[in-house]
Amino acid sequence: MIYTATFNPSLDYIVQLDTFTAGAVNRTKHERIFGGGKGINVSIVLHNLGVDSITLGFIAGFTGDEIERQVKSFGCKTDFIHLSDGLSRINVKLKADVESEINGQGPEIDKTSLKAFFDKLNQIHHEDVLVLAGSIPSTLPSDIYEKIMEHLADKSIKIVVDATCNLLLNVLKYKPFLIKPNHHELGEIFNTILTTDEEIISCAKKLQAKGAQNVLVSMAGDGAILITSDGKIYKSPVPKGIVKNSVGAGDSMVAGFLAGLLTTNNIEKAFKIGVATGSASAFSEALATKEEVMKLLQQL
Ligand SMILES: Nc1ncnc2c1ncn2[C@@H]1O[C@H](COP(=O)(O)OP(=O)(O)OP(=O)(O)O)[C@@H](O)[C@H]1O
Ligand SMILES: O=P(O)(O)OC[C@@]1(O)O[C@H](CO)[C@@H](O)[C@@H]1O
Repeated sequence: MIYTATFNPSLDYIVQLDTFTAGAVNRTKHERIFGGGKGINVSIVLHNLGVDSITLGFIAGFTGDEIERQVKSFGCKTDFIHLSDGLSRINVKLKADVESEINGQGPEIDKTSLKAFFDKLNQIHHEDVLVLAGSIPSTLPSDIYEKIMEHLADKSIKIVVDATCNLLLNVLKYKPFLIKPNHHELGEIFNTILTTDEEIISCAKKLQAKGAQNVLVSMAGDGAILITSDGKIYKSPVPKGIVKNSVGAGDSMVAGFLAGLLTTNNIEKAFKIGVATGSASAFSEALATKEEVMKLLQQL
């Protein structure tokens, strides 16, 4: 079974404007609202690709109820912890001449709820996959992903981590099966801006030296690079298409990669399915469907 964990789910309020002027009243051209958060997006896309998963995490208030309703309406299995206080966040994604995002803090996670989450982790067994994805509310310590991996260290579970900075760096010693930074996040870790493939590969290898098994670096419209645990390097461009909504493209890539690995047992094919799935989400208003992925895969 694949489990995804989203510590900080969100309602993504995606608004389109012709232009955005700070300090003025702006009117939208189009708006939509999707239940999201990185792990949840991974679960929705896995479901679209015909792979079952269980969505773990914390939700709160009416926003949390709506997130859960939407996730279930896709047919995903959820096992969220309902916090008694606060509200799951609403993340604003502004699409005008440039794209801007305002991501919220999220509700406070109390000690009892955190303990309940760790209890749920005990259902994860040998050969299962756990995806830890996204930010954590600021009230939690930044070693929480590390604590989870420590808790699961004696079971051979494949753990995928899609997180930034310390949240990611802290887990490397537990040898995650896959990490998926984008090239900006990878650069941030090393206090630099990465411009060439050589620079990206060199930084990705440094994260491998710290423990990551496979490193998948996404580069938005420039495609992706995968460095595998046996030292192979794959690069892929993206298929052609028109970008409609790139929110969740990275999560879709993770879902495509995992679904691909499960169905083909071939890491190069899984990589291509990951790229096609990321692009299929970027080229659609909502998250990728299997049909969209299969069509784009033919181009790679
Ligand atoms: N503009 C684009 N054109 C084509 N494909 C894209 C585009 N943007 C993203 N993708 C696809 O999605 C993958 C992941 O994108 P990206 O690098 O933006 O991830 P990310 O930063 O983790 O995204 P997010 O946080 O929004 O989920 C890319 O490798 C590519 O396959
Ligand atoms: O604030 P985080 O947890 O880093 O990212 C949250 C988020 O931007 O990630 C998803 C896209 O990847 C969105 O559904 C969601 O709003």
